[in-house]
Amino acid sequence: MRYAVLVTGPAGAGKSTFTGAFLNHLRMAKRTAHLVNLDPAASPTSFEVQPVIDIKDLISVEDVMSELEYGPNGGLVYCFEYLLQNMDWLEEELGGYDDDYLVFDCPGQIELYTHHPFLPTLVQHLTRLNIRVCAAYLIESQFMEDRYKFFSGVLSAMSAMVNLEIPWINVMSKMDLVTANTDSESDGGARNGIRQRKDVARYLDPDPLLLATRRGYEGDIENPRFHALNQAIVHLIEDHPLVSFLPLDLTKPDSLETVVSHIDYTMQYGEDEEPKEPHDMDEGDFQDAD
Ligand SMILES: Nc1nc2c(ncn2[C@@H]2O[C@H](COP(=O)(O)OP(=O)(O)OP(=O)(O)O)[C@@H](O)[C@H]2O)c(=O)[nH]1
Repeated sequence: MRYAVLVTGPAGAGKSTFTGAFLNHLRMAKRTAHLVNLDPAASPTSFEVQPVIDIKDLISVEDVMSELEYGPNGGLVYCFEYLLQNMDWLEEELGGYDDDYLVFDCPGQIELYTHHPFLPTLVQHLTRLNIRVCAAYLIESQFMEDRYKFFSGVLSAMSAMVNLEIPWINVMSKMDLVTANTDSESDGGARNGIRQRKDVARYLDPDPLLLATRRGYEGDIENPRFHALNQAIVHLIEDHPLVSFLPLDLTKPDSLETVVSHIDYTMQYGEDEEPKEPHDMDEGDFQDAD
C-alpha cells in the first residue's frame, strides 16, 4: 500500500514548512517518505527536503508567463490543466515508489480547493493507482485574530472538504505565535495581536456563538443585514460540525507528533502491513529494540 498526504491550505499557511518538518519526522521514524512538489511556482530554496517528483520538471509558471504572457494566477491554472492532460507523466513518476509515504506540497491558491476540478481529478488518479490519500488543510493562527477572518477560514476548510471528499484533518498552524496574554477578551471581537491562549479552545473546536453576537469590529453594532447572514452561517456550522482544528506548534516536538498520529489514523496507515520477517529487518531495527 502506498500513502499520499496532500498538504493544502491558503497561501502562507505554512504548508512547505510543515511538509519539511513532517518528512523529517517520518524519516527519523525510519519510514520511507518523499516530497512531491505540486506548486509550479515554488522556489527551489523553499524546500527543506528536496522533492523526488516536481511539477516544475513538467511545467513551470515562469515558463507559462514568459511564453504565453499569462499573469501569475492564469499561469498557475494553465499549469494544472496541463498536468491534468499529462497525468501519464505523474503516473510514471509515481511508479517507482512502492510501499512509500508521499507528501504532496500543494500551492496556496484557494480556488484550487473550493471549485477547481484539479485536486478531485488528482485524487481519482491516485486512488486508481492504489494509493491511499488523505488531506491536511492548514490555516494559520493569525486567523484567530478576528472572528470574521476566522469564520472565513472555517468556511474555506468546509468547502474544500466537501469538494474533495477524502479523509481529512484541519490544522491550526503557527501556534507558536499565539501569546500567553492574560488580558481579558470575552466578546470574541477584533483586536491587534494574536488571539490569547485562553480563548483558543473556542477556535480549535469552532464555537458558532463567536459569530452570533451583535457586536462587530471594534465593538460597533453591526449592520442588521450582516447579522442575519452571520446567523445563517452559525446555523450552517451548528448543523454540519465538520470542522475542528488540531493545533500545530513546530517549536514543540510533541505537537508535530500528535498531528502525524492523527494523519496516520485518518489514513489508516499500516493497517494492511504484514508483520516483518526477521530477515526483512535491518541492523537499525534491532538497535532500536534494545
Ligand atoms: N512563526 C512561525 N512561522 C512559520 C511557521 N510555519 C511557517 N512559517 C512562516 O510563514 C511563512 C510562510 O510559510 P510557508 O511554509 O512558505 O507557507 P506556504 O503555505 O507553503 O506558502 P505558499 O506556498 O506561498 O502558499 C514563512 O515566512 C515561514 O517561515 C510556524 O510554524 N511558525
